[in-house]
Amino acid sequence: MGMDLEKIEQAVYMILEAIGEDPEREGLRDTPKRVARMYDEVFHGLHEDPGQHLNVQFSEEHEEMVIVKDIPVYSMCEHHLVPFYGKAHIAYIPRKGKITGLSKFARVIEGFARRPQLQERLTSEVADAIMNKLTPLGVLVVIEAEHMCMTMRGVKKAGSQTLTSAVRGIFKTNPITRSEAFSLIQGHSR
Ligand SMILES: Nc1nc2c(ncn2[C@@H]2O[C@H](COP(=O)(O)OP(=O)(O)OP(=O)(O)O)[C@@H](O)[C@H]2O)c(=O)[nH]1
Ligand SMILES: [Zn+2]
Repeated sequence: MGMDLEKIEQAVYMILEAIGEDPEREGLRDTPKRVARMYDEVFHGLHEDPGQHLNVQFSEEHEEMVIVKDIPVYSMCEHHLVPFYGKAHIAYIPRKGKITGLSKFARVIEGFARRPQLQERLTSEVADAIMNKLTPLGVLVVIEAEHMCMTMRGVKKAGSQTLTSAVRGIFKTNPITRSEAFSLIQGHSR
């Protein structure tokens, strides 16, 4: 099952009409097509299994914390279909040296971010995919993001940041390990 680009085009055409625009004027003539292509891109994650990127695994004797931080995230708020965007940070402790390529974490995030999303769900889905595929001792995912539905409309609180975290395994049971990860993530961000 793929994306119905023609249906998106028709819908965008109707929205333009409904807001009182003329969809046939020169500047708007290709807009329904452009928006359809854009949705195909930004919602592409609906048609993939992001966890599959973690099937690439290799072995390295390392049972210490690995942190990949400041990964750019762009997603679409499912309430208003406007972007929220920011940074993700991932910490994990491999079990028996089962590790993956560092870029794969960014690919997993992208797969879950390219959907109509909630920041909380995005954070949990990334953590759960890493737990399921790599079975690490633990994983911690932090996402900090600005929601355009809160800045350009509604309450209009520009610059407000939402922080979410998902904590699994040893990061849940061991407060020292958890605070070590949090301080490493916060220490150098921004
Ligand atoms: N928990 C959570 N809420 C979100 C997220 N993205 C947007 N929201 C919020 O979803 C809520 C939707 O509230 P509604 O009252 O149904 O919609 P609304 O009338 O447009 O709300 P306002 O934004 O307050 O004008 C808003 O408070 C948004 O700020 C998210 O990722 N997580
Ligand atoms: Zn919203």
